[in-house]
Amino acid sequence: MVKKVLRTKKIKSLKELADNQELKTTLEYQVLNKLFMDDIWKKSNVIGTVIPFPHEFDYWKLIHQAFSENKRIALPKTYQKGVMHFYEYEQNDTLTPSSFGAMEPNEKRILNPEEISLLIVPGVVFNESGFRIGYGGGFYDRYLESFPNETCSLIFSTQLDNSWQPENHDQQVNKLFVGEKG
Ligand SMILES: Nc1nc2c(c(=O)[nH]1)N(C=O)[C@@H](CNc1ccc(C(=O)N[C@@H](CCC(=O)O)C(=O)O)cc1)CN2
Ligand SMILES: Nc1ncnc2c1ncn2[C@@H]1O[C@H](COP(=O)(O)OP(=O)(O)OP(=O)(O)O)[C@@H](O)[C@H]1O
Repeated sequence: MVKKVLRTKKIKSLKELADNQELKTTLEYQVLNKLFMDDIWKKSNVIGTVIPFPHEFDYWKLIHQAFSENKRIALPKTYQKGVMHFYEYEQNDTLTPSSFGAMEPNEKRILNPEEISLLIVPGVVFNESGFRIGYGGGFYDRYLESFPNETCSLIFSTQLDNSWQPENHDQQVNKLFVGEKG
């Protein structure tokens, strides 16, 4: 299936899952328990993530856990031409909506890629090798090209699909943590 059709189909599945908050929350804790037990979480002091849209994985749960373990949080701010930089987000900092609607941090303290120990990469569709389809901005494909540290994604099994062919510019994440109905 072509990327655009798959993206639309999987955004619809995510929105349907979000209509069942009880199930969504159960699956999120299933995923987070696996992540928090993993060495890639334990050894990472600076975690790159995003502020979620309602249909996305609730990254707030992870942000709260990170602060409770004295880890630092980096959030992206997007610019023109697919460029994105990460800035430090501290508890209670003000967030500002981008034109795309994603909440973004202030630009007080930039964190360069090498300062981010673990990047939690959002996305809509994933194949089992960790290749991903996002919202079509190409932001993470560009950022991951030269990102030197650990990467992973937190996903629901409904987002998995192996029927598409990754393109040359598509980037893989190192590890997938998948929540699935038991
Ligand atoms: N919560 C959250 N924040 C995030 C992301 C995300 O996936 N989730 N992003 C993950 O990357 C970045 C924002 N991603 C964006 C992706 C596309 C467009 C955009 O302008 N899209 C065009 C359509 C492009 C196309 O279909 O060809 C548009 O909406 O007009 C903007 C931002 C950073 N913040
Ligand atoms: N490394 C790159 N260099 C130049 N252009 C790129 C690169 N990566 C992606 N692009 C371009 O960006 C556009 C969007 O790519 P794609 O559809 O793969 O994004 P996506 O993975 O859905 O989005 P994102 O990475 O923001 O989540 C495409 O036109 C693609 O050619």
